[in-house]
Formats: sequence, C-alpha cells, structure tokens
Amino acid sequence: MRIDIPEFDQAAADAAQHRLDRLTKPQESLGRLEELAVRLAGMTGNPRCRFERRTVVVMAADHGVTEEAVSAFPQEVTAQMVANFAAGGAGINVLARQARAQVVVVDMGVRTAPTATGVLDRRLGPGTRNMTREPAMTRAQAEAAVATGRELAAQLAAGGTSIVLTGEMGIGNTTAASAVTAALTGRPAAEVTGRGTGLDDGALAHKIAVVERALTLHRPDPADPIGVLSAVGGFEIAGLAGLVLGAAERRIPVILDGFITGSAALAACAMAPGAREYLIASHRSVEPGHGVLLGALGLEPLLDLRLRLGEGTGAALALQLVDAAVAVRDEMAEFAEAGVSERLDG
Ligand SMILES: Cc1cc2ncn([C@H]3O[C@H](COP(=O)(O)O)[C@@H](O)[C@H]3O)c2cc1C
Ligand SMILES: O=C(O)c1cccnc1
Repeated sequence: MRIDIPEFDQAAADAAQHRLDRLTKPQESLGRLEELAVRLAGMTGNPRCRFERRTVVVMAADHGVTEEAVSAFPQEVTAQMVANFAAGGAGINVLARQARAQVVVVDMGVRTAPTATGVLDRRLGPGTRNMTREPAMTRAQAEAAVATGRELAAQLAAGGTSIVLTGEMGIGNTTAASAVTAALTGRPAAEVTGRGTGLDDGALAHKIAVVERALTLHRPDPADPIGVLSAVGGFEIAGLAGLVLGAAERRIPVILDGFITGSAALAACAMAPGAREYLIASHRSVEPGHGVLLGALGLEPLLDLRLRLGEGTGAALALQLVDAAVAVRDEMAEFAEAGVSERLDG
C-alpha cells in the first residue's frame, strides 16, 4: 500500500502568521486560536483557507469482544443508534447542526444491517470476531476497511468537503481502542483502558484483563499496523484510519474526536507518519488511553469538557473553534487601517 502525504506548507503557514501579526491585538494574544489558523494554512497550502463544506463521518460497527461483558450497554445499541443518527436525534446530529456540518453515517459492519435510508453500506461483515479467541478480522478485511476509508475521503473531496470530522459508533469499541493503543504505544493495558459507557470498578478490572488476554494471545507487532488492526481492531477503527489517510493525502484537515477515533489516527500515523500534520485534536476524553495516544502523536487537545460520548461530538464542538480562528484571521482590522498605535518598542 503506497500512501503519499504532501508536506506541510511552511510558506503558507508563515503567510498566515504574518497576517495575524498585523491585526489589532498584541502578537499571539489569541494564543492557540492563532496557532490553529497557522496550522490550517500549512495543511491546506492556503493562508486564506475557508471551510464551506464540512462533513462528520460516523463509522459504525459491532465488536465480537462484547461476548466478554466489556460494555455497560448491550450490543444492539449500535444498530439502534445508527437508526437514531439517520433520524437526526443523536448528540452528533445536534452538535453538527450547530456547527453547520453534514453527518454521513457509514455501516462498516453492524451486526444486523441497518434499514434506514441514507446510511452508506460499506459492510465488511456482521461485526468483528471475539479478539480474546481469534483475530478480530482477517488481514484482508483490515486492508479493505482502510481502503474503504481512503476511497470515502476521495468521494467527499470530490463532493467539495474541505474539512473532515471523525466519528464512530460501536458498542465495545473502547475495548478495541484500548488494545490498539496498548499495541501501538507499548503501554500496559491498565494505563490505556477506561470505563467506556460507564463500567464500575469491578467491571473495569475485568475489561483490563480482557485487553491483556487479547494482547497476550496475538502479540501484535507495533511495526505492522494492519496486523494490529486485524488482531484487535474494529471495522470502524480501520475505516477511520483509512479516512484519515485519504484526507491527509488531499491536504484536507481532519478534526479528531475522542479515544476511538484517536486510536484510528494512531494506526494511520503508524502507516504514514506524515498524516499527523493534518490532525486537529478536538478534545481530551475522560478515557485514560486518549491522553496517552495524543501524547504519542504529539497533539494537544483544544478542549477538555470531560466528554465520553464519541460519535464525533467533540470534533463538532471544535469545528466552532476552527470557524473562530478563520473569522479572526479574515475579519479583524489591521493596525494601520484601524488607526491603532503599535507597540512602543516595535
Ligand atoms: C446510547 C449510547 C450512545 C452512544 N453514542 C456513542 N457511544 C459510545 O459508546 C460506545 C463505546 O463504549 P463501550 O466500549 O463501553 O461500549 C461507542 O459506541 C461510542 O461511540 C454511545 C453509547 C451508548 C450506550
Ligand atoms: O472518548 C470517546 O470518544 C469515548 C469514550 C467513551 C465512550 N465512547 C466514546
């Protein structure tokens, strides 16, 4: 698999910084909002980049590891929430509307195929296998999921999407994300496994043991991200890894959501390290593995709202900060045009 990620455009980033420095404010006084405007310029290669068409991709799939009692909710919630997304009633629908983003729901392998209209069918199977007994998926399925995500990025780009937001739905997927994160960062399961939908202390200890068992069985090689995804990943996680790669290949910024989409980005960057330049970390999830993987990726989250929902909700909130960064860059007056005196020692 050949993946060519274009280099960050430093000249465009410098041009954006130069403009920000002429605006009526002390230099860098808008802090990380300015850094965001500068990074977006370097990603897109355009110091005046704009994001008219924004798409939240919510990939959904089921997980065989739910047999091990790792979630506070039953597996059928995945399919039920897909119907809720299609009807417009989920948290991501509300927050995407607020941020003027469209929601694209993709069935990557929900156990029972969704019947709602508008759900894209990219099914790789009726959910993954139980990773504590066998690989979650075949290598061919992992490769197909990544290819599906890359193709979807190409289709979205052709349709005019200029910024991509990642979202997911899949009961049990924090277990898969923990296993992927442990495998790729080398951190112990206990450090990267959390309560997901709300496990109590006893259930959390059991979930950590489940992740440890899967890692002991497969011994996934961190140098082989497709191998990691096939052993302990999920169809939506592998698909999102591909989506990240496909967007980065086209200089399209990607706003990551929480822990699960973060684990997908970690896998994507293990395949193509240059993809990291195109990532925006929206928030830091309550899941302990999220901070670990953001650290490994060298990304600092914009928000810390104690979110632990997923679906792309944190990404949709951060899109409003992207809009703020772009508006400041474009709409603030410069010192000269506003007749404001400049710094004394300048
Ligand atoms: C009603 C409901 C809506 C959700 N939306 C996202 N998730 C989140 O919770 C799941 C992961 O947690 P775990 O690994 O503990 O199952 C994923 O589906 C994630 O998207 C939800 C979970 C529930 C119950
Ligand atoms: O960090 C997340 O995205 C998350 C955490 C818990 C449950 N679902 C998603």
